[in-house]
Amino acid sequence: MDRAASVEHCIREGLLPEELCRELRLLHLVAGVPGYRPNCTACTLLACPKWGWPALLRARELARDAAEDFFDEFGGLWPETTATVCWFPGSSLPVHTDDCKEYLSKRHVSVVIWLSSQGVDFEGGDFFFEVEGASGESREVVSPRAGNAALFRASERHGLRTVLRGARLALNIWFTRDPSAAEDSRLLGPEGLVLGWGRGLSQRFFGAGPQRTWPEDEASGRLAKRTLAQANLPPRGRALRPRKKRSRCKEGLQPVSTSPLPPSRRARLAVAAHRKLLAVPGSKSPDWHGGHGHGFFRLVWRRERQVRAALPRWHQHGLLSIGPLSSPHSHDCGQLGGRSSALVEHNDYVPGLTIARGALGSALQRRLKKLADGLMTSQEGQLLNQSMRFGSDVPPWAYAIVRRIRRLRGFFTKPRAFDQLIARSPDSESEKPSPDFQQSTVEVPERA
Ligand SMILES: O=C(O)CCC(=O)C(=O)O
Ligand SMILES: [Fe+2]
Repeated sequence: MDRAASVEHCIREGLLPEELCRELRLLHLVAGVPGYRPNCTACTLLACPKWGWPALLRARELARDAAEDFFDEFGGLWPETTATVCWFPGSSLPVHTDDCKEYLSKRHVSVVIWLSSQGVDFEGGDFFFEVEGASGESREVVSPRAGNAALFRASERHGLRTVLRGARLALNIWFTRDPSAAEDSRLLGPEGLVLGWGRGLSQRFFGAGPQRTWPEDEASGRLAKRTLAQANLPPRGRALRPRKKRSRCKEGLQPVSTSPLPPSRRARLAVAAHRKLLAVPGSKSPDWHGGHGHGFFRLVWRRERQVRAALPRWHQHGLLSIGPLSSPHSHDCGQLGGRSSALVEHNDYVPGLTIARGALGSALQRRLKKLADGLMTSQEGQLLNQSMRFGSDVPPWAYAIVRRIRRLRGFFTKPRAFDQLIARSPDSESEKPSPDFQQSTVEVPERA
C-alpha cells in the first residue's frame, strides 16, 4: 500500500541541529512581535530582518526535504509561510486543521519544529494528533523537544495543550503544492523588500514591525535570559548573564503580556546575537574593537551584504522559488476599483482582522488598496482571493489604519493587538465559520 495514503504523520527526531535551534531562538528574541494567537509572539521569514534569513532558510530546507521525503512528493512542495511562534503561559490551540479557512486552503503540508523542550523550557504545551481508530477518536500526545519535528498533512486534526509555565518556542512551516502561493515571491517582491529589508537602522536590526513601541514586561525578560543562557554567549554586562533556573512551577495559569523587549534591551540582544552568528570560530573579530555600536553596525552591514550576494546563488540552487530580484511586480489594478464597502472581520478566537479593499475614505483607501493589491498578487501577477499577514508582516502604517477603524466604529469590545491582517477580495466566496473557531463579523459601512 502507498505509504503516504496509509500514514499521515510522523515525528522526526533531531531534524534541526542544536546550533540551528539556538540561532533561531536568538532570532525570535530579537525580532519576535506579538501576533498569531493570544499570548504568543511571532517572527515571520517575510518580515524578519534579513540577517536572520540564513538560519530560517536553512531550517526551511531541512523541513522541506523531510516533508517531501515522507509524503513522497519530491520537488512538489513550496514553503507558503515560515514563522517562529513563541507560546506563553495560558496559550493553547484547540483541535484544528491548518487548512480550515479559505485563505489557508493553499496549505497542504505542515511541519512544526520545536525549538525548546518540555520540562526544561516550559511546562504543559503538549502537541497532539487526534486520530480516528476502530474504537473512535483518540489522542496521540507528543512531548515537544528542541530539534524534533512533527510532519503532517494540513488537513489532519491536531492541537496544542495549554502552556503552563515558561516559553514554548516552535518553528512552523506550511507547504503548498501551488508554487504561485509560495512565500518567496513575496519575500523578494515589493512587499518583502519593504518589510524584510527595511529602511532605517532599527528596521534593519529588529525587523519592520511595531516592536519598538511595545513596553518591556517580565515574561519576555525571562525568556530573553533563558534563551541567552542556552545560547552560550560570552557574558557581557548584566543583561546577558544567565539566571538561576526556577525550581518550582507556579500554581495555575499566569496571565502574561507577550510584549517584546524595549529597544535598549533588544539592541543588546541583537549585538549578542550577531556576535554569535557572525563570529568566525577561533578568530578574534577586529570588528569588535570599535566598541559595541560601531562594530555591530558593521557586522550587520556585512551580513546583509552576504545575504544580498548569496540571493542569486540560493535561487540557482532552488533554495528560493522565485523569479529574479528585479522582476516587475505589476498587474492591472483597474478591475479592482469602485468598491464601496469594506468587510472588517473581528475573529474572537484568532485575534485579527479581515480587511477587504475599499471604504475608509479616499487617502486611506488608496493606501489600503495598495497594500491589499500587494498582498493579493501572486508571483505570476494573478490576483489571489485572500491573503493573511500577522505580526511584523503588517507594515506600521496599516496598524494606524486599524487604530482609526477602531476609533471610528468602536466595535472592539476588548483592546487587542492588531496582529493579523487578512486582506481579501470582495469577490471571494464568504467562508463558512469552522466549528473550531468562533467568529463575529462586522460590516463597516462606506463613509461619506
Ligand atoms: O506548536 C505546535 O506544536 C503546533 C502549532 C500549530 O498546530 C499551529 O500553529 O497551527
Ligand atoms: Fe496547527
